[in-house]
Amino acid sequence: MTLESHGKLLKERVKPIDIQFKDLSYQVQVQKVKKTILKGISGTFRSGQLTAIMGPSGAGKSSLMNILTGLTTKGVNGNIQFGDSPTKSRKICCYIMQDDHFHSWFTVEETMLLAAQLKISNDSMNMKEKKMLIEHLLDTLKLSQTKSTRAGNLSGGQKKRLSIALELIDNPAVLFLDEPTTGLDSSASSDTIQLLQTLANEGRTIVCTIHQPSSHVYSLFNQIYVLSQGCCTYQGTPHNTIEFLKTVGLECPTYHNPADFLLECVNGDYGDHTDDLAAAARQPKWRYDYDAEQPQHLDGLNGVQIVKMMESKRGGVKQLSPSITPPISATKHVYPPPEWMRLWLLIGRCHVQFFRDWTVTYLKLAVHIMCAILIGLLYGDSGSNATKQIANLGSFTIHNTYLWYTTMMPGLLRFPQEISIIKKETFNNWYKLRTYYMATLITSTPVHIIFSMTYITIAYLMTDQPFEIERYAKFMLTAVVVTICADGLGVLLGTILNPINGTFVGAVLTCFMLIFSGFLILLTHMSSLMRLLSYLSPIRYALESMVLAIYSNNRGSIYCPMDVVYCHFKNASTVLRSFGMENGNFGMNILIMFLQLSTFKGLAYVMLKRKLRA
Ligand SMILES: Nc1ncnc2c1ncn2[C@@H]1O[C@H](COP(=O)(O)OP(=O)(O)OP(=O)(O)O)[C@@H](O)[C@H]1O
Repeated sequence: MTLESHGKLLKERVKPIDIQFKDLSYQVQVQKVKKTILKGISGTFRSGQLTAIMGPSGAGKSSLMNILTGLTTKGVNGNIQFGDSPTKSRKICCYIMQDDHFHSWFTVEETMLLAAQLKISNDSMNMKEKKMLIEHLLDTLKLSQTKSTRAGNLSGGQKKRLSIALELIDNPAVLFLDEPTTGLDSSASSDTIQLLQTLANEGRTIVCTIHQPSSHVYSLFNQIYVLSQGCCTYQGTPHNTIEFLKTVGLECPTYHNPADFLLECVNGDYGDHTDDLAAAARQPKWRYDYDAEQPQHLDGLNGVQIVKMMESKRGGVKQLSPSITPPISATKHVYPPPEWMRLWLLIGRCHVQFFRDWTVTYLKLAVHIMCAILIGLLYGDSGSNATKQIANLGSFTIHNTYLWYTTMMPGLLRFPQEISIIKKETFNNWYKLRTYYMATLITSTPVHIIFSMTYITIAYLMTDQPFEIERYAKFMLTAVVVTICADGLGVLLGTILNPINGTFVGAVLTCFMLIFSGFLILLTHMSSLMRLLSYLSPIRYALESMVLAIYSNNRGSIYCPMDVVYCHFKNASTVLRSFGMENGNFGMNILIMFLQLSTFKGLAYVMLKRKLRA
């Protein structure tokens, strides 16, 4: 089957969905005062049409879009209907946000392929068909030349087209775009709107917000919906704009861009005409272009009659440009893959990302090795020399603090960096948040294990700790658990605070955890209240676990050099007693750290979910 025939088949598959909203109002709470953003507006965005939402800055364009897509639900009143049935908008809409967010480590082709895998099950379409579909979309959206370019290196216009291509993969019936031309030059803007027009011609409902379009771009839209001061001040075709404004006494100067003049009028540059414009905009006749004879036919007809007549005249959707519809069989239903398959795909994506970003892999590993060697050289034989046992405990504290800090800080930045991508992808039903979160947990945990094991093995050997497999294993387990716990806290702080505040709070918390660890001030020297606080510090449990791993379980006497008269810490039990850890329980400490890390990771998920809803 050729691309063209595939395209033709699928064209019929786009289910036409009109969006109707009635008496839509939206209020927000601003310092205990309710502010009305949208004041009972009504309108219809038809399938097969490209609609522009225009208006002055702060008029409520993005608010309207967020409400229609289902992104905003709080404070909204009124009726919204998608097609014949009151379907939940989120399920059928695609929302292309103003900024284009991609994983910059992937090429355009890889990004498209992964999106296709995440959106379409293998039963609906095999790999060959998916590749064909991608080829077709890239070709039509003029992205074929950039197939091997990393998404982060694309130009603004190419990024926008990639965003559109990604959402076209599963052929959505309704597409919302927030300011798709912002940041583009006039030619790229015109190309983008032309592309949207072609998509609309295939039966989709396409709605976008736009600021100051050129007269050419303005004429490419089928419908214009103007908002000012929360009211609809025009709903009609671009062609009718001048005529419409005339009815309220606003004469557009010759050679003036009608879009500019319309915006100047609603901006109040020629006086406040908001009420007159809102009243005139209710007439349905502006929504249809009619020829010179028709006004006489329209005389004496009411709104409903005009709408019916024009509807019958409108007939089918015109096909102006070549089909953009993906080349997949219309006879097949396209289903999303099961969530476990998406999990698998996301794990793959996280892995590739991890290995391509050398700063989080090779650089971090090299730094871990260098620091372990440096600390090993600094503490020397502290593990086997009875005169250096205080220093030995100091080295354990350093290990914990080092692993804690170097893991918590990157964890803190992980989600803030990715939140826009997650928001876009979860909103457009690429996967569920819990699937993504699980994938990050599954991929990050082995990395933490490998990094902490590398660091601790070098440090363990260089500081001459007991050469016993059980002690080494317990020491290592502690290091691994404290590292994963640090990642949990970092991720949690990253979901609550912005990176600057998170870094500050994270550093302060680490300082206190260190103070309460039981080395800088002994646990036995703390007041009972302070000792209670120490139970909150994961570093306290980690230090105690490391001390128990090395000194408990009947460790023999520690070597005391011949030239030293008295070695206080010759017996391991003396070390345990002196630091108030003789009653410590290794298993319990590990369990508590597990509980702490589970709490951090669980709370981080809840906070992330809340953040995405906000
Ligand atoms: N959650 C909110 N809390 C307080 N005010 C809000 C909230 N959401 C929107 N607003 C206010 O509502 C008004 C409309 O905002 P909106 O972002 O919809 O405008 P806009 O027309 O898209 O503007 P622009 O073209 O500048 O993007 C603005 O005055 C904005 O400050």
